[in-house]
Amino acid sequence: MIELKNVIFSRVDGDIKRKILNDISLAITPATQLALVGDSGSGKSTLLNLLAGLLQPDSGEVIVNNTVISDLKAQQLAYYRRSIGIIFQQYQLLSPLSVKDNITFQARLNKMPCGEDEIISLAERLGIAHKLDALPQQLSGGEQQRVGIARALLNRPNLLLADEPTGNLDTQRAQDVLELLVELCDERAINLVLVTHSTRLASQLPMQLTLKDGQLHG
Ligand SMILES: Nc1ncnc2c1ncn2[C@@H]1O[C@H](COP(=O)(O)OP(=O)(O)OP(=O)(O)O)[C@@H](O)[C@H]1O
Repeated sequence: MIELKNVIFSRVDGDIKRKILNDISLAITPATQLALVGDSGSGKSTLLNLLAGLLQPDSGEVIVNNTVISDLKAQQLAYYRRSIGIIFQQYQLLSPLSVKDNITFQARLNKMPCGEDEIISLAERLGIAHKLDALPQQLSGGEQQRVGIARALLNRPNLLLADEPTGNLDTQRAQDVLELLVELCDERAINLVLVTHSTRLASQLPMQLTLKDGQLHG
């Protein structure tokens, strides 16, 4: 369960303090998949970063699976972030490591058991099994994005935050990656919060919310 209670978040712009998120409350039930849309600058990434514990609200609470993450100290936040899945538009793969080592990186950090069978079966689902020994720079954009998805999923998160995860891909590849992401989260009962500019992609998730003028609209 993800909850935002009266969250206010401001940025200082010159002399002006501007409320990016203005008293937002929201509850997302477990395993729900939510698409967050809105104009550029409307605060989508800000909201995602609050859920990732990368930003703290001015006031209000951000609660993820009964933990008030907006109250956590830096060290606790670091552990929290390791427990969830985060996928960004930039793939953020480690270039000296093979695809396989990239995929297992976060799970190993968390001492999460991940057997060879599980790695291979996930890589096969994502169409990157033949690239496990390659380096990230030897992969296409779509393949690198799927490595990022595999890395996040192997860590068995119950929350996956995805910020424009298909933003670098062409329309067909974006569609393919999104379908796969939705399917894999569905099978694993993962809460997915996906930020996208594309209302077309957003419409493929069961729940959509739009950020406008600091408020969420259904
Ligand atoms: N580090 C920062 N310092 C100051 N202002 C910032 C910073 N990051 C973002 N902003 C401002 O906060 C507002 C919300 O930004 P945010 O990145 O959340 O929007 P977004 O909806 O994700 O935009 P986009 O769709 O263009 O990625 C914007 O007006 C942006 O200029």
